[in-house]
Amino acid sequence: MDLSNSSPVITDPLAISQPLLGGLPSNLMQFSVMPGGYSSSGMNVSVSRLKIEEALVNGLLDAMKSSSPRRRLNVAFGQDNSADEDPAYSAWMAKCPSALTSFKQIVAGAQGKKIAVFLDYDGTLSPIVDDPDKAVMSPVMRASVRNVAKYFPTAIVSGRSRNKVFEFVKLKELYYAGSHGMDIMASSANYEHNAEKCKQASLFQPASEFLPMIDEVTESLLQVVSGIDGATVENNKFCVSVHYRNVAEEDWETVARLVNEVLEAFPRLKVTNGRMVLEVRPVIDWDKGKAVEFLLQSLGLDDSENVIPIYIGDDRTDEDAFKVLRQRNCGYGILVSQVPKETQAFYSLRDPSEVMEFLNFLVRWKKHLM
Ligand SMILES: O=P(O)(O)OC[C@H]1O[C@H](O[C@H]2O[C@H](CO)[C@@H](O)[C@H](O)[C@H]2O)[C@H](O)[C@@H](O)[C@@H]1O
Repeated sequence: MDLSNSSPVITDPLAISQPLLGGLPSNLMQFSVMPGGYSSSGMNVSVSRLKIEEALVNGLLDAMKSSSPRRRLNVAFGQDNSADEDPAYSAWMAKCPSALTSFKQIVAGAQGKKIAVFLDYDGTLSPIVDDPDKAVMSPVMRASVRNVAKYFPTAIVSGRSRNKVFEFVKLKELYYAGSHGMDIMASSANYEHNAEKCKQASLFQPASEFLPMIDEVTESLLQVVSGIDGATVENNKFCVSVHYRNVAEEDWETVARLVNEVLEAFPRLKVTNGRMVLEVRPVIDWDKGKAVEFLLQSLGLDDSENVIPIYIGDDRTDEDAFKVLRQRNCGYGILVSQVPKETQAFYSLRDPSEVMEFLNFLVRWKKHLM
């Protein structure tokens, strides 16, 4: 496989010189470090440095608070149907309609073309749970994904390490991109049991030089958050997750501050945020969107006239993939969400059970055509 055009280059020199925490709020941009050590307002370096740190922590904290809005539960009926009553959700659905009710429209343009399916894992194939180690996939969901893979090239694109996500999904017939696309196996994950497949397996790890650094930062993060009740650290091979789902909200600022402090010693790493998780990753020009492009190319599915990629995901990191599909003007991003969100996706699904229904629809549609 020709990887010559896929080499990620380090971007955003500002992010290299200071750990950017998912972008500063625009009103704080004036505190960005300017060459020469002075902020744009000309303040003394140490004063502005302090303000930068404060701004970074505050920016991160804002992002943490808005990262996973919780829905009200309809306790009387033991179910969450509050979205149905929510005018903001209805207005959002008009812009980002259900992929189930729009199914005919989605497949209308697919006759005679090839569909490729890309699936995020957490929150898409498995429901969000408090303990990341218990985010198992149900047997019925596994059966649906297995069926989809019989008819369409199917890949899992996850923030988890590739091995971990394979342990959950357990399907050899899929392609896997772990660590937010920084660890791609464009062949069977079971390559070690199959000599023939082994020859064909191609591994792409654009952040391999960061491995020792990721282990080092994991150690530091483990140490600093060990005193915070509920905070956990997950090494995802080329990136690290700091979970705060089980941390009391009054301690979130401490988490943000500690992570920021650790990252000061690692200027080639940055932080982004997902659903109640801070994700520490290398400052390289590589994300889930690039991984989708890479997979399309390496699987010979790069013909945008004849291939329709469908990407389903629930998280901010999935937006990079939605954006790529929009820019290529081919295929569809589908956001899994029960709350209105700013998104580059074309369609939406509420939760993993609707994802499963959509996957079953795809299989039925394909069988009907054959
Ligand atoms: O790209 P993904 O497959 O969606 O992975 C993103 C992160 O998912 C996991 O965390 C999320 O799910 C957990 C289990 O439901 C939940 O406890 C946590 O709050 C969520 O953020 C995973 O543990 C992370 O490492 C991934 O980065």
